[in-house]
Amino acid sequence: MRPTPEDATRVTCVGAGVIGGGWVAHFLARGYDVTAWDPAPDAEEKLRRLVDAAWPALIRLGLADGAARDRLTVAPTLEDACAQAHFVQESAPEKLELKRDLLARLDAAAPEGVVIASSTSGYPMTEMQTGAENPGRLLVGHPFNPPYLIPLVEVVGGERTEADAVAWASRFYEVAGKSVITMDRELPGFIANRLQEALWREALHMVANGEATVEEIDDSITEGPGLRWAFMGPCLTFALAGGEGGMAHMLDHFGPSLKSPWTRLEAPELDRALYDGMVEGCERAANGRSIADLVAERDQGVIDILRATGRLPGRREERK
Ligand SMILES: NC(=O)C1=CN([C@@H]2O[C@H](COP(=O)(O)OP(=O)(O)OC[C@H]3O[C@@H](n4cnc5c(N)ncnc54)[C@H](O)[C@@H]3O)[C@@H](O)[C@H]2O)C=CC1
Ligand SMILES: C[N+](C)(C)CC(=O)CC(=O)[O-]
Repeated sequence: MRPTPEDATRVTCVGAGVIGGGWVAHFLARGYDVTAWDPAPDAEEKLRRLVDAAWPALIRLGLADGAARDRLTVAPTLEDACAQAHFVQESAPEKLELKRDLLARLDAAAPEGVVIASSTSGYPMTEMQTGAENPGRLLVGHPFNPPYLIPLVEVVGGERTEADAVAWASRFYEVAGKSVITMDRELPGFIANRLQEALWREALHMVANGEATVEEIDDSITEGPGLRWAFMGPCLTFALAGGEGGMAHMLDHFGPSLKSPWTRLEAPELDRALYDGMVEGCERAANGRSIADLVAERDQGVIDILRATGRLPGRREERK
């Protein structure tokens, strides 16, 4: 049976890569018992390495009472992983058929009524819930990397998802310390990834055409708009571009620029040259720092920003 969001204490994470592992670290830090399952032979070793790497940042953020890494169990089968779950988070590879089959298996394995969320970056749940016996409890809970530090989760159901399941998941994520946007309709890419993708496509066009380097693109955000976006979104930020006249003056003043050819939203062809250009550009930008170095740097940066802007994730609410 589905517990109340406040009473849920046992989370199952299926798929334990970058995002599944990040979810595991988040739920452990918020004081949950976590069971993970992943079919890869080296999955447990990699998962524990990810959690260990994240833990110092989570300590700096503040752990919930009772939070401990030894509350993680890695189950031998998907069925074992789901047997006692109060909530299931699926984070398997972004392949539609795989997600469909996996969600149907999770639905067959999880206790009656328990909500099952997919971390998908963009598939609508309507397209993923087709094989499940009980599609009403399947929904999207889209996180941001790393889920143990970035607060946002976008929650949205599919055509056959029950409204109660969406409400349950939104409340559950809030209790678990996340910041939730509950969408009332499906949109490929949800909200944030549609925005990110627009920027990303333009960045790829600029690299493909030799118009800007990877380093210039990254600096243009971190030394520019990215500083504002950490605490004020693009709409309010641009309202300030209108001075005392706010958004109305901004639109009067800069509205005509919308007709200028500033963006090319169709994605560029990801051919070998662009692929290699992006990989080599990122290696240059890393300037000798390993992926582990960059993860540690990113984690510290996110914590500093959350602290500086008064938005440390809330500690888990007391259970009744
Ligand atoms: N990487 C990112 O920045 C983000 C990814 N996502 C979404 O999260 C999901 C997972 O992506 P990543 O963690 O990046 O991928 P990943 O490749 O790092 O991890 C995927 C994991 O799933 C496991 N796996 C393979 N087949 C499986 C199966 N049949 N059942 C269960 N697990 C299986 C793999 O062994 C691997 O450990 C995707 O849906 C992706 O779109 C969402 C937000 C951000
Ligand atoms: C790259 N990505 C599309 C998988 C990213 C996301 O889905 C969200 C994020 O972490 O930015």
